Amino acid sequence: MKIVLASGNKGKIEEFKTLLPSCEIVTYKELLGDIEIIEDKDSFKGNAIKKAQSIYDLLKDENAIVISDDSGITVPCINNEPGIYSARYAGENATDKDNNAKLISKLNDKKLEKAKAYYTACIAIVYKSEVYTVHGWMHGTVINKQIGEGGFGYDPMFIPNGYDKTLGQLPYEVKKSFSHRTKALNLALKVLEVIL
Ligand SMILES: O=c1[nH]c(=O)c2ncn([C@@H]3O[C@H](COP(=O)(O)OP(=O)(O)OP(=O)(O)O)[C@@H](O)[C@H]3O)c2[nH]1
Ligand SMILES: [Mg+2]
Repeated sequence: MKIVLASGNKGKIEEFKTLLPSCEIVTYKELLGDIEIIEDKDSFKGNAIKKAQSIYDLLKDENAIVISDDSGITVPCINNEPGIYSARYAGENATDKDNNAKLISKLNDKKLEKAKAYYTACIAIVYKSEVYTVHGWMHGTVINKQIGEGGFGYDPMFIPNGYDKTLGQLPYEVKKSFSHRTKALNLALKVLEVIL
């Protein structure tokens, strides 16, 4: 099965390829080049739909299967930040490093070494002009330092429930077994089974 992935995030692209070993994953940039999709909706779901729908419309192929992912980390005790703004927490062109530094300084402002946090992933599928969405979550603790090199984004600051190491330290197999993206993708596969 060929899936067009409406994402430019290298970490996500790698994860989708690992999580869907039997699918041919083609990124939208390989087909359409650099396109900017403004993520101006007020929810993960709104932005996920906008990304998948924009790419589906540009492909002009009714039979294309387009999948997008809008995701982020939410820390309830700092006003649910960064949430849908996770990719641009420290500014429009912020790197993972900049975003992590901002989250660390927000925790330090509140004198918190750690706080409850969760990741959300919304996956949108567009196929034959219909839109489908599914969600997945992963709960844990965010700490005020980065440990480990694995994963991407906020992973070196995130300790999943049931573990005492960050996703930067744990083998990817751990994240793969229960991450927000894995859970959403398993539901997305069920949707594809029904609609294809
Ligand atoms: O440590 C992390 N482990 C994860 O598993 C994860 N999933 C999402 N995130 C964060 O949330 C932003 C998504 O924002 P986002 O959905 O708009 O994606 P993006 O802008 O990076 O790429 P695109 O898919 O939109 O092209 C990302 O940049 C990351 O900061 C994660 N961080
Ligand atoms: Mg984005």
